[in-house]
Amino acid sequence: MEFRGDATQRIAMISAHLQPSFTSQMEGKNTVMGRENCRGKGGKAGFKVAILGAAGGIGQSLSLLMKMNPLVSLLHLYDVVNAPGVTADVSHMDTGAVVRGFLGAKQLADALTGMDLVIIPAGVPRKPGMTRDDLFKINAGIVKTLCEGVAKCCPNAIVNLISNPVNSTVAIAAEVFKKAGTYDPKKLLGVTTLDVARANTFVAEVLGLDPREVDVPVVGGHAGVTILPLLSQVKPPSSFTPSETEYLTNRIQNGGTEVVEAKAGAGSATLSMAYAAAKFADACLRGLRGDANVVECSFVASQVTELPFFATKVRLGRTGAEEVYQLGPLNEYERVGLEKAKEELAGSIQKGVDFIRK
Ligand SMILES: NC(=O)c1ccc[n+]([C@@H]2O[C@H](COP(=O)([O-])OP(=O)(O)OC[C@H]3O[C@@H](n4cnc5c(N)ncnc54)[C@H](O)[C@@H]3O)[C@@H](O)[C@H]2O)c1
Ligand SMILES: O=C(O)C[C@H](O)C(=O)O
Repeated sequence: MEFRGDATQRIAMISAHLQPSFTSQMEGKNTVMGRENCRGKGGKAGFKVAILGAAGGIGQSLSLLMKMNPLVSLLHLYDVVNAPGVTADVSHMDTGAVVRGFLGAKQLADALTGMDLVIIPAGVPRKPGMTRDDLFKINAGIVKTLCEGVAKCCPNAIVNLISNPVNSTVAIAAEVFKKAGTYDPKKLLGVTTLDVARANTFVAEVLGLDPREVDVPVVGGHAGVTILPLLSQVKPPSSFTPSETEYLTNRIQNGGTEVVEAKAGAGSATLSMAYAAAKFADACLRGLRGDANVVECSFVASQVTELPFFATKVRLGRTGAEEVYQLGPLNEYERVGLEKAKEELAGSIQKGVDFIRK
């Protein structure tokens, strides 16, 4: 986006992009957010990204990280509380993205219109003793409402769904988009990147390697035994004793609970999740740009198993998840784990489907 013409034109163009309440506050004062003679920002080409739940534990850090991403030209921060504060704060970072804030249901449409990528961490987190499924009764409705907004205002956007329980909320989103007639399975991506980050970290610890040099495929879903690390496919090629395999699989499957218990009621993973979500969002944007060989794990519509959704490696391109990779060779431990994962996933997916269809 280029701001051209004389200063008045440029200010008018910037004003048109400010959140209505900001503009209304400035109406008649011929200033933009209290500044006079504000020269048009030399906007450059880039992608438009919205974060829904931007004032939350994940959302605030994710907003900061996305503001730093040079592929982002416009960043919309939406929440039902505190959006103006987070927006004002992040907007002072001297990086390229223009930041706008949107507060409450009345401004959801403005937050979403024109977006290329919508990242959704909106919803409540776990407390100790809870499962991710315990969040369903609150988060299902939140995800439904936000996805209805996506279907109406930016039906072609890629959606990165973080809100738990991901094993059900992705199915909810798919049903909402199907009802709206906008469903594109390549563009609905459940974010399981934190499981991969944990797997790389824990495996690197055992092998004595730099986690940046380790790549562990994690398939299935995002809860307990549905999280299945494929240690037999680790890069660099490595072998593990049975006890190492058991330790690593359990630790990766319970990584979320490890943080929930350590935070002792103050929530769940936020900082590592923001890191993982920003990494996955960057991959989506590089795919949209047309970069080759952009491959990440994600919980997507899939024919890899008999289930309608499953996490595997996917290749991200201009139209979203353009290729869903197969599981590859599994050892006996992983084959047993796969059956356990599918058994639990089937019920979680159906719970999400039923929430919309019934
Ligand atoms: N996929 C993953 O790997 C992963 C990792 C960590 C957390 N999570 C999930 O992410 C979600 C958010 O976690 P958190 O720690 O950031 O929680 P949080 O409570 O700190 O933040 C949630 C934010 O969502 C906002 N919100 C609530 N209802 C909303 C609505 N209708 N529209 C827009 N925003 C709304 C809240 O105001 C809040 O700012 C939880 O469901 C958590 O379980 C997923
Ligand atoms: O564990 C949680 O509740 C949050 C998230 O799903 C995680 O894996 O950290």
